Amino acid sequence: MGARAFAADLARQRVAVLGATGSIGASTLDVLARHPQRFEVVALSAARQVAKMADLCRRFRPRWAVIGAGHGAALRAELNQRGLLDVEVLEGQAALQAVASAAEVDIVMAAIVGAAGLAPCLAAARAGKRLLLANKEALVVGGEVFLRAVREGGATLLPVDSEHSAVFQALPEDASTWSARVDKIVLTASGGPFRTRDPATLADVTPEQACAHPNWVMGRKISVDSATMMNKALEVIEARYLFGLEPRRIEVIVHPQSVVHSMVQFRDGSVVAQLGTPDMRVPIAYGLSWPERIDSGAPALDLTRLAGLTFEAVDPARFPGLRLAWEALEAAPGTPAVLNAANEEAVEAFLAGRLRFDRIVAVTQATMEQCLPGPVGGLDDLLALDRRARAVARHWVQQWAL
Ligand SMILES: NC(=O)C1=CN([C@@H]2O[C@H](COP(=O)(O)OP(=O)(O)OC[C@H]3O[C@@H](n4cnc5c(N)ncnc54)[C@H](OP(=O)(O)O)[C@@H]3O)[C@@H](O)[C@H]2O)C=CC1
Ligand SMILES: CC(=O)[C@@H](O)[C@H](O)COP(=O)(O)O
Ligand SMILES: [Mn+2]
Repeated sequence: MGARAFAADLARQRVAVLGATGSIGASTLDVLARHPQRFEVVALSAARQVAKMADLCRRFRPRWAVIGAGHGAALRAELNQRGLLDVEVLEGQAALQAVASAAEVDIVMAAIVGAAGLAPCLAAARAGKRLLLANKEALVVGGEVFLRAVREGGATLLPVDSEHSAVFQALPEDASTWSARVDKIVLTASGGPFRTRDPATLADVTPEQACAHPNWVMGRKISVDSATMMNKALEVIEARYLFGLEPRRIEVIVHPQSVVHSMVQFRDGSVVAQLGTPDMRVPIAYGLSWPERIDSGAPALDLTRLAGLTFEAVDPARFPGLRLAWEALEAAPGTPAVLNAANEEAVEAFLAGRLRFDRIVAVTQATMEQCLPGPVGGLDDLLALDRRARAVARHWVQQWAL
């Protein structure tokens, strides 16, 4: 190894945490704080939580703090009050993309929720960053456009979603062998808070009930997705793009304990699974350190203390949204973006008390039937399709408004 390469090896990796004020953001910063010799936080982003962002700036002293459009002045005032004059405040989408692709950034944690994270992901991918993907919606919407940006930019795309990190850990190192060696990928689904609830009563569930996930503490949008199992539909599409296997070779089974995070079944019948306590710091630490392993802070798994590990088939009547994943993948390119946009609109309406829980999937399905994508050449086409699908979804939300 030459002296220069050795010096670079010793240098700290510079990390931008997009979505720093959220659940994944908090877990990421917890892992980073355990390894100050290895990582340096150079940028943080949030949409509107100004006070929380200022607290994070005081703790991590990033060079840049990016906040949603219209909140820059408030953040500057908070930082001034705390005497944090060395943090540069930037505002809006263009700033997110600038930070995600900045030369001073080595690793981008994509932890913004929803399609809003797509443009910064593409910027990071085109700039050749190590891109840690929690923001599954970005890949669902971006699809081949996203993968092309990764290829052309020479980026390293690593999964953070627990199931996809599990699959990645179970797969052989050489990606060119995956298709020949793997029979199928089996994603585990907890079944969410309504796994055993009488489906006839799902019309009445409240946002608080839907967000009470049995095993994971997460943001409200993904919590609702878990309750409808649209989270797993998004994850099937995410797996298709990350691992390149045909959709029919991706399966979902219910595993209520969320200890087996997912598995790979090989041609010879072997099944390799990844297990761990349900703690997102594990896949985050793996993405940060891959191919090495570092302390994540998560408690070790003690199998002797588990009451048992159980598995069930998915009941399609209880979770009608799951099959939409395969339908979207088999339909015209761009259909996953329509699925995602409709789901985002429906979840937002449900959380705002404007839509019944059991209409979320209905809105998504109706939108997919009505909103047919045109050609998808790049980001502008995807954003236009996303807008069009949201308009159709809002129409259905209105039809079924409470
Ligand atoms: N939480 C988890 O355990 C897991 C999450 N994921 C995925 O990771 C992503 C983040 O999830 P989670 O951390 O739970 O979500 P949270 O809602 O907790 O956090 C979302 C973050 O994104 C920011 N944000 C929200 N909207 C925008 C926007 N329009 N533009 C820019 N920033 C925005 C929020 O800022 P502000 O706080 O200011 O609103 C916040 O920092 C999602 O895609 C989710 O599916 C995947 C696996 C597990
Ligand atoms: C932690 C994580 O990766 C989430 O996506 C989680 O898996 C949600 O649980 P469900 O299995 O209920 O969707
Ligand atoms: Mn997941």
